[in-house]
Amino acid sequence: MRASLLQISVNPGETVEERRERVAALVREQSAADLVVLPELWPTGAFAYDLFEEYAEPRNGPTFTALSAAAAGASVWLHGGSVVERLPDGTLYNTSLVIGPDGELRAAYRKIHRFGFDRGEAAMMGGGEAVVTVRLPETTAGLATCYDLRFPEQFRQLTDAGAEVFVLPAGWPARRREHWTLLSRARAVENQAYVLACCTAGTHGGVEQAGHSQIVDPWGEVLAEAGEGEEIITADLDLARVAKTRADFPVLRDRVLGVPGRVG
Ligand SMILES: NC(=O)CCC(=O)C(=O)O
Repeated sequence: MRASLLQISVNPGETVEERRERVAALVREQSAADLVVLPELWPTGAFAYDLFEEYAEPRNGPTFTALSAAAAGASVWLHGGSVVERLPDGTLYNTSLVIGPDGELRAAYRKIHRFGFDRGEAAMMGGGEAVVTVRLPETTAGLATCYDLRFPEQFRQLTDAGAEVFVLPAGWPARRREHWTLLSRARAVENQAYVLACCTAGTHGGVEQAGHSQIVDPWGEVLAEAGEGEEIITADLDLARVAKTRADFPVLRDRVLGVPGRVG
């Protein structure tokens, strides 16, 4: 499975409408990929809180419409990063949309762990309540978003639900870049799974972004890593390596805590 991560630059000099059009055109060019991944909240920027209300949309809103046509045009699976989703009652969520090569919505995931310590996203948005996996043609992907990366129990639940690949859109600040790259590798190693970690570049809401999107294999090796600017990284995932790594070095089999019939 060929995965391409689009590390989109999100800056205030470009309007949301312009960026939407530009990103949809970029997705259309990725027909050589099987799976294309976008970052967290790329239409507005994850830290541009002042834009959240104005650009909140329903699941079938303008971002989905543009991405659905682009995915179908390129005939690729598309993890559309995330959008600010607004429910009819006004509640906002940070919601990831996964679209099939036919342009249909195949999965939606509402970010469970909201960032901001009672401010920003944590104050403005509701939190998701369900872990979500999605069946891709050759594998099962587990969905998580940015700050979720700091909560290993979510990734373990996704592993238990069959995930072999974690897809992780993010808007992670440059200030904590080492945490971003380290934790992405840690989640790969501890779950013996691929990690597709796709961050934004640029500066929005006054927060410089980390970039350094990565594709990490189940042994923790980095197959591709972006720099700091807008960039596309691609790698071919050998999905048989997940089962092989888990069989050759069967750490998951030795779990004790949280396993029915064992301690904890
Ligand atoms: N958008 C986010 O979730 C940011 C997370 C972050 O800055 C951190 O975990 O550090």
